[in-house]
Amino acid sequence: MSRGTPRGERGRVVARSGGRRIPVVILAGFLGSGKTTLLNHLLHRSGGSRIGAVVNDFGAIEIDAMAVAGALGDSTVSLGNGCLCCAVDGSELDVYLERLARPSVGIDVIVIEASGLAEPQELVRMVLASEHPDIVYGGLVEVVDAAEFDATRARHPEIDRHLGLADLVVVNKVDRVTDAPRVLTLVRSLVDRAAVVPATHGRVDPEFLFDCRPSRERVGQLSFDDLHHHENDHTGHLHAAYDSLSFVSGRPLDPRRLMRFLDSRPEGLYRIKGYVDFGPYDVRNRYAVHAVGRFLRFCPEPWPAGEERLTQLVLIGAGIDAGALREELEACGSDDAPHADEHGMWGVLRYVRDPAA
Ligand SMILES: Nc1nc2c(ncn2[C@@H]2O[C@H](COP(=O)(O)OP(=O)(O)OP(=O)(O)O)[C@@H](O)[C@H]2O)c(=O)[nH]1
Repeated sequence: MSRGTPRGERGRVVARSGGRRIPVVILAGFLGSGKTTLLNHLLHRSGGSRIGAVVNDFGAIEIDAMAVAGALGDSTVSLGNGCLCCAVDGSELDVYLERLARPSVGIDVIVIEASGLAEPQELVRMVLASEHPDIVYGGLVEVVDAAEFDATRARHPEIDRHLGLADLVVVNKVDRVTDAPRVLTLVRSLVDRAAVVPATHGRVDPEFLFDCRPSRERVGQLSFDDLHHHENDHTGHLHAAYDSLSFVSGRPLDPRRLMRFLDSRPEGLYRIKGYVDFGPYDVRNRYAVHAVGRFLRFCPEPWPAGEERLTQLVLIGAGIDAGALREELEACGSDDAPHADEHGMWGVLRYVRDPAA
């Protein structure tokens, strides 16, 4: 999946006692591409979700939104030296993450805004190396300036490598170009299955980066209704450009078939989330699935007592053929074999950081 990150290392079991692990999303991009603008947009548009941010410079962050997103002081860590890459090692990052991940802070997602000159691969490595038990790497978002893209590539050829590592690429400032389709096609040719979304002023759907809390809070886990209802809910106008499909099936899925489906998922399918029932392959757990672009993570969690065993997925994308995707998912249903072959889950478990946890 990634040249820089071992495939199997990209997900961890999302289970701390009594709650989920907090995803850590890395927001990278060259100087002035619009990272801070995008972060501010997230802070304003994340509904009930609380965002903790690791930023380089307080100055440009809209403190009001930050205060809404989380208690200021606890939820924000400014790096004095201005570059996270200069943090001595992963343990230093752990100090910041530890502060943000304290249960009392109530953070749902941590966004690390890299300095414009940071090496994203290094940041990804640092998050993956973190020993913190309550966090999980949540993917790399690369912001590019559509208007400066050719010039940036000429000055910084390494941008091609950065794009190759990204899980989601936001092609920002499309308002400043007349040839957005050309830039988008070029960017798509440089990514490795990342979702590529055009944006103005960083206005992307926060759901592409993390699971937002529904606006109406619930006690306990999100239900499927919450997941799907939310798609059409408070971020409505952003969804106008996207198609979504919900898939519900009482027939367990075959893990090998599902992995084949996921490995060949179409470019425009930006987001997949929900739960999968693998039937006899794991009778105790359902598998929460979370995919953004090419980023994929499975998190096994015990079936709640009395819960009907269903696979429930929401797929969101642009220009996707919902009917064809539904048929493909239906074809992932397992044959009625009473026993699972013992290696069947290997493909799935590569996307679970620590299957034993
Ligand atoms: N026209 C236009 N301007 C934008 C857009 N997005 C951001 N900007 C402007 O671009 C400038 C840089 O945006 P920032 O969000 O500060 O970029 P950054 O990547 O955080 O910058 P560094 O922290 O310096 O790397 C600001 O003046 C923004 O207002 C956009 O979509 N269109």
